[in-house]
Amino acid sequence: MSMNYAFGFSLFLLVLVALNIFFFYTLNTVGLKSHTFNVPSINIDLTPSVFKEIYDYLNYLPNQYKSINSKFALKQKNLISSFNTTKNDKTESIWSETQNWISEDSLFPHENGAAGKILHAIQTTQIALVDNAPKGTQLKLLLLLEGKQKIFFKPKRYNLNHVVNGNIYAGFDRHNSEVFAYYLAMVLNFKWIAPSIIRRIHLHKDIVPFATMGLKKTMIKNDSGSLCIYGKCFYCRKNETVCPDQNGEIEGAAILYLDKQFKIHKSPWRRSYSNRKMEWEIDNAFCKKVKGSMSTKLLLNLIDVAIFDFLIQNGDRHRFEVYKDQIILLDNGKGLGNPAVDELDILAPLYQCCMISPSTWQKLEMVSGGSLTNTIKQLAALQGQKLATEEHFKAVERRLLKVYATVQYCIGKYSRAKVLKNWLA
Ligand SMILES: Nc1ncnc2c1ncn2[C@@H]1O[C@H](COP(=O)(O)OP(=O)(O)OP(=O)(O)O)[C@@H](O)[C@H]1O
Ligand SMILES: [Mn+2]
Repeated sequence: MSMNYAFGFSLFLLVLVALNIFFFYTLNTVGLKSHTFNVPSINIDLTPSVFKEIYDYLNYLPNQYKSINSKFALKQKNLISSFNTTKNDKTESIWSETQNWISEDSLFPHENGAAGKILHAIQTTQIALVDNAPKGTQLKLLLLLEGKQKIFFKPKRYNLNHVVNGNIYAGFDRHNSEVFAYYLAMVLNFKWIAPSIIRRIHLHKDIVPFATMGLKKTMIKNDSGSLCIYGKCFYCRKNETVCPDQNGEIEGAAILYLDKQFKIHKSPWRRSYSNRKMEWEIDNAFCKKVKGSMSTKLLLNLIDVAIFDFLIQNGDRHRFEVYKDQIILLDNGKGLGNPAVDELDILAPLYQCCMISPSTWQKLEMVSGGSLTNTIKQLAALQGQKLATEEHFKAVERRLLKVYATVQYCIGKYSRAKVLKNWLA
């Protein structure tokens, strides 16, 4: 009898719980259903129509953008001569210059061959200590050079002719992209970037004797007995090591470390790294919101950066560092992935805001007709280096035409006076 009673009571409880679950479930789903039925979808992707309009302008681009601008010759000559020095005075004096220099328009000095001297010092100064770099998601080393200068070393992961397929931020960082970006910035007169150069370091002569215990712990022998580094970072894996070449050397981008406090901002035009679309991808009036939240000066600076990133196809500028009210172009390793692809949406800050600083536009107009990549080639050749395949150089020129077309599209839509915007105005 008592068994029957207990059974009956449990059954009653079970039914009660089931009823409760049903009650709450219907409450929630009814709410959800009415939401989707009543609210019209706002997921309208307007971007392709902008692309079409920009491509229309590309087809009718004035000839001046396809030929050399004679105004650039003198600038080019001065730029090349500032890099055309390799003799250093004392390295210490170079480092005191890099550590103390900061002017209104430049992070480092470029006059009288200073730029070349800095690169030479980064490339040749004896290493005093090597450790895993503490920041970021990609394998990189922190070198301490004699004279106490810190350097980030991003190792080579691909040959120059390797094509990275997949989404815009796919693959490892490209060490050549860092150095290419530095010269590109120099040609465009974007002087807020860390000097960077290709350096080869010998594993057993330059790394092992100066490696910290922490770094030694992240070294491993591969199948052919070579000592390799897997490093310490978010994406570092024991089966994705960096190994020396047949000369025992590891090639990489040696980037001057800027030991300063930066303000870090999330980019309003960052990607979601998933299938979810970001606000800027669905709302073509997105720039209005950004204008309300940052100064015109910073926004124009961000548009400069977008043009820079579009030229090298870096779609990974998820955040940016600001120092003394200027964006510093740090982390340029995700460029030069696939020369056959131009992701126009990297230019979203430009075509959504339709403004550009007059000085940037003037510089862009000056480097037409092949001058841009021709100068990068000449600067790299001074250090005996080739930074990209011909396909990549051609791609950068092709993208430059698209930048011209995008600005023409904006001028056509809003007038020249409105597009060429001075941040003081
Ligand atoms: N040359 C530099 N001088 C000083 N700090 C730097 C320099 N380069 C990068 N940093 C700092 O280190 C952080 C990580 O560097 P970087 O972005 O190049 O690495 P990453 O592995 O590509 O990281 P992520 O995957 O987050 O982009 C940067 O956000 C920046 O704050
Ligand atoms: Mn990165």
